[in-house]
Amino acid sequence: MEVGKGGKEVSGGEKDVSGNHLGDKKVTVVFVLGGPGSGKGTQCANIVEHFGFTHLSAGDLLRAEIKSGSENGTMIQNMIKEGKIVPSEVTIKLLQRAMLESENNKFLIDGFPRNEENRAAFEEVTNIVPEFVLFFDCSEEEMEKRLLNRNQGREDDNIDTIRKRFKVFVESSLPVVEYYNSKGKVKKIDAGKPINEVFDDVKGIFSLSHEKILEHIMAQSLKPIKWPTGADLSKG
Ligand SMILES: Nc1ncnc2c1ncn2[C@@H]1O[C@H](COP(=O)(O)OP(=O)(O)OP(=O)(O)O)[C@@H](O)[C@H]1O
Ligand SMILES: Nc1ccn([C@@H]2O[C@H](COP(=O)(O)O)[C@@H](O)[C@H]2O)c(=O)n1
Ligand SMILES: [Mg+2]
Repeated sequence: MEVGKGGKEVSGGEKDVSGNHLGDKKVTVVFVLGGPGSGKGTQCANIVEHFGFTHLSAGDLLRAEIKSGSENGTMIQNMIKEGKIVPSEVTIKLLQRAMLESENNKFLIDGFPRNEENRAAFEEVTNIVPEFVLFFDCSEEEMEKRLLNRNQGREDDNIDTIRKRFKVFVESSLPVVEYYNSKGKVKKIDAGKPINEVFDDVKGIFSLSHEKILEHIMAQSLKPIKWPTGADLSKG
C-alpha cells in the first residue's frame, strides 16, 4: 500500500491534502527528539498515560527487529553497538508498519528523525509532517550519568558507545532539530530537571490547543536553539 503519499484519495479522484494521512486514517505525529538519556522514553510513557498517544520508539522497534531474527538483525545490532544510524529505509518501514497496525491515530515518534537522511526519506515516503517537535534539552554530563545508571541491559549503555552516540547526536541529530526550529516547529523543554518537573512542562504543551501550540512555538522560534546548555549553535 502506498502510505500517505500525496494525501488521501477522495471521491472523484481528487486528493484530500488537509492534514497527514496514513492509509485510510488521518494521523497526528509529534517527533520527540533529544540526546541519548535526555528522558525521551520516560516522558513519552507519561504522555501516553495522560494524553492518549501511542509511543513509537525507533530504537525500541530496531531492538525488537534484532530479537525477531530478521535478516537485517545482525546489521542493526552492529550499528547500535557502534552508535551509528541505521539506514532510513529499515527504520521507516518499521515505523510505518507500527502506525498501520495501531488502532490509534496519534503518535509520538521517539528518536526519529535522527539525521537528515531520516528526515528527508520519511517526508518523501510518507508525506507526513509533524504537528510539532518536542526537544528535550539536557547537558551531556547529566545524560552520561543517567545512561550509566539505567541498568536495562542495553548493549549501547557503556562509556565507549555513549561517547559515540553523543558525537552522532551533535553532528547528525542536532542539525535536524535546527531544521525544524527554522520552520517554527520546535518546542524545547529543559530536560535537566527532575522527572516530575519535566513532565509539568510537557503537560503544559500537550494541554494547549493546536492554535495555542502554534502561537507558543512562534513566540520562541526566532530564538536560536542552544545545546548543550550554554553553547549557541547558531554561531557555528
Ligand atoms: N528528568 C530525569 N531526571 C533523572 N533521571 C531521569 C530523568 N528522565 C529520565 N531519567 C532516567 O534516565 C535514564 C534514561 O532515560 P530514558 O530512557 O527515558 O532516556 P532516552 O532519552 O529515551 O534515552 P535513549 O535515547 O538512550 O533511549 C532512565 O534510567 C530514566 O529513568
Ligand atoms: N532513528 C533511529 C533511532 C535509533 N537508531 C539506533 O538505535 C540506537 C538506540 O536508539 P535510542 O533512541 O533507543 O537511544 C541508536 O543509537 C542508533 O544506533 C537508529 O539507527 N535510527
Ligand atoms: Mg529511549
